[in-house]
Amino acid sequence: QEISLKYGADRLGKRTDDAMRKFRDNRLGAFIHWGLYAIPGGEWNGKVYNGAAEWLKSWAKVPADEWLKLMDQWNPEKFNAKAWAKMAKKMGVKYVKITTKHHEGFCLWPSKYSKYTVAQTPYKKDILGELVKAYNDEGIDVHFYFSVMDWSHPDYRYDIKSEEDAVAFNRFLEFTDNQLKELATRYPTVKDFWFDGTWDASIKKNGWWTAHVEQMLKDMLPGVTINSRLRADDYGKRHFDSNGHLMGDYESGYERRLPDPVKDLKVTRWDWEACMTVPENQWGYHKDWSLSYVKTPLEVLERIVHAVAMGGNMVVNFGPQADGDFRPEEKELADAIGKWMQKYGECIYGCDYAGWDKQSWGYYTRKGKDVYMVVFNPPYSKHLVIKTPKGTKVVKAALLDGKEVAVKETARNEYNVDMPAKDPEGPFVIKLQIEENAGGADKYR
Ligand SMILES: C[C@@H]1N[C@@H](c2cn(-c3ccccc3)nn2)[C@H](O)[C@@H]1O
Repeated sequence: QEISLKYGADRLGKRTDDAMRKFRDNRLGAFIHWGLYAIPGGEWNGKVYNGAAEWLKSWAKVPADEWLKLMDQWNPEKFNAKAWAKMAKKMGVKYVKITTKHHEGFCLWPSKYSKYTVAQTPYKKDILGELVKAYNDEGIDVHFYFSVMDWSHPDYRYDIKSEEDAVAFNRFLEFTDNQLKELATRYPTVKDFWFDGTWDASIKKNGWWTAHVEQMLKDMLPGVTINSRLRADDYGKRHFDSNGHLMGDYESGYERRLPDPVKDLKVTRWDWEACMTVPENQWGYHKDWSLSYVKTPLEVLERIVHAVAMGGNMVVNFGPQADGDFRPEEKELADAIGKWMQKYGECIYGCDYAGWDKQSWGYYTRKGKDVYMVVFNPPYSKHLVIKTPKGTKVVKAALLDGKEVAVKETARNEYNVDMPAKDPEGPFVIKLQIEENAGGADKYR
């Protein structure tokens, strides 16, 4: 029995309009976490903190006014928006999510509602505007990351415990509305808002405001997508409302983790987007990546395929240096992923969950009638086992260059697909031709 909600999910089921289809078909994105935190890079007063670099203000307990003095050093002389866009294009990402303002409150655009923006730094220019143009010129969609929690703003409240809190926080919500309207007005080609910093009690007690923000942005930018993390319902329930319905246009809870391909198949019922870091927990630039495990390009690739195989998007994070260049590890990663996407991207872009049981050799993705096998773990048996759903037959299997690989039916709805004669030397793709609702006598009675 459902309860009535004023600020619960506005829609049941996936959005089916063109803008959402483009969001979904993009599948692979990049995150850019860039802010004042890139200057200290995880070190404060000679001490290196192994927590997230963009949270250094918090770890080192730096007062806001002291932290914001970093603005005097903000002058990324190597910043070149066109070079960033070329790097993204080469990586094969179809969209880039940019931190317009992270928890620290520093704005990459010249907001007229704050004095903590690029306009008040030696750099002066509108970094966000340069990036939006450069990415869009490369045919790459731009999404805005926006942190509601703002450590620079005196009216922010973690909770509402008094009338004074309520008055201050209402001023803060109006300030936030103004910044969001400013972003939507200045950069009308933006395709998505990804809200963060929305876990505090103060927001959970103002679910009405989160519903209002989604509606306000959708009125201003028809088609724009909004992540579930913005939303709190009448009772402070986040992402999914008190009736269990997803709020926003896609679930945005998979941060540095992924749903299990066997146990969590429920996620295939809605749209979702995961985001991931390359070190264990660094979003912003950290000078010392030896403090945690750093994922190899193949480990990043597997996470990208894992997400798409379960009907989700994957956003891979980059934390540019204070000087506006990228660290070598991130340049190498973008290059390696781009090379694979160049060859095998058809199993990613526009693809979705295939609905077949996962096998140990890797993942399935599907686009219309085409089912792709993305092989990460070749078996010593040299046979890739497939179990098809009832009534589905595998007719043919081939590498993307057209070279066929043998398919042998081994039992009811079971097949062995041969590994290619020539070792592909890395994760590769086999494209299957299938027949669904195929009748025929059951010869395994
Ligand atoms: C997308 C990522 N989300 C931000 C975040 C939020 N949190 C967090 C951690 C503990 C409790 C509540 C929130 N940790 N990191 C990170 O700073 C980054 O922006």
